[in-house]
Amino acid sequence: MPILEVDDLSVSFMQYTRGFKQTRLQVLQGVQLSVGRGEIVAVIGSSGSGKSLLAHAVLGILPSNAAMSGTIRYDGDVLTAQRQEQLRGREIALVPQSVNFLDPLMKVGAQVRSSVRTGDPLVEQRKSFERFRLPPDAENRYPHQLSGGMARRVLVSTATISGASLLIADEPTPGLDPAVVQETLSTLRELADQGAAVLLISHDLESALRVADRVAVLYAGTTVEIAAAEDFADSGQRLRHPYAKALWRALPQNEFLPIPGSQPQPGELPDGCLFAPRCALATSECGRERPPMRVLREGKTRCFHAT
Ligand SMILES: Nc1ncnc2c1ncn2[C@@H]1O[C@H](COP(=O)(O)OP(=O)(O)OP(=O)(O)O)[C@@H](O)[C@H]1O
Ligand code: NI
Repeated sequence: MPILEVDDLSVSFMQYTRGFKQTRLQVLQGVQLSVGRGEIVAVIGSSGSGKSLLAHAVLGILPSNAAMSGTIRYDGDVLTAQRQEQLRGREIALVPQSVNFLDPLMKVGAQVRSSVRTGDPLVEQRKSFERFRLPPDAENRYPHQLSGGMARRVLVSTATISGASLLIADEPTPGLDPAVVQETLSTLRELADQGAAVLLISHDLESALRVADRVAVLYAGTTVEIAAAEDFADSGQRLRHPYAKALWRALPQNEFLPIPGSQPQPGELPDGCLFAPRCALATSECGRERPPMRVLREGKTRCFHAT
């Protein structure tokens, strides 16, 4: 049984426009995802595709003007707001995308130590700092006294030390030097191998594939493909959705072919398939109807034409 199951998750924001008119801005729709123990699932999507909102929905930290529907199950039970609060930081840990999640008034060593659940907090914190190449004196500094890269490493350290069963890493590596990127990815792999479930959120398909078991591709707020990491190989013929194939082909080591057009913004979503305006396979049906998520060759896709 998967430890995390996200089914038909939608998130919208209430917005007040001119004249105090309320409008709903749909930012996630029909997101499907599951992560099992021992597994790393990469959530791949470009900027604005909804990756962080997905993470925040699972943790129960969406902004107060957000409305959510669909179900999120943790260990078989539907996650309620109360349960999310109990689990957050303990059973479910987040490596947040922004270093603003650090407490500005607390020395970072103490912040990391407060996440330690087993073993001696100071010993564990120092081991973790060494692992992520944080200088020993960093523990006595406040977040504003750290470089951006060091602050990111403190966030990774805090989450990976927590002993959580589910780890959600939201873009844990941007701006870090290659050795620390590798150490972060290897730590996530190690935690998964010890039984944790890991959701690795990234726009960097290439580095995510180094450690992921499966990949969920997000596009304009919806999941369009769920594939085994091995499906990202050769010319991408094992992938199902045209966008997943295009992402793979766009990598420098492959055809380096950019995808024409751009992802639609929330509030300007097409009626039919969200990818149809950029899709070479699109037919009139794709312009009219949203394709459902369907099982195809041991994966899932949201495309009428995928075979
Ligand atoms: N509080 C909010 N109110 C209204 N719209 C929001 C809010 N937060 C996020 N959005 C919109 O929701 C969409 C998804 O945002 P999200 O931060 O999840 O994207 P992302 O995939 O994490 O992008 P990035 O790679 O840049 O981090 C974006 O279009 C964003 O503008
Ligand atoms: Ni994000």
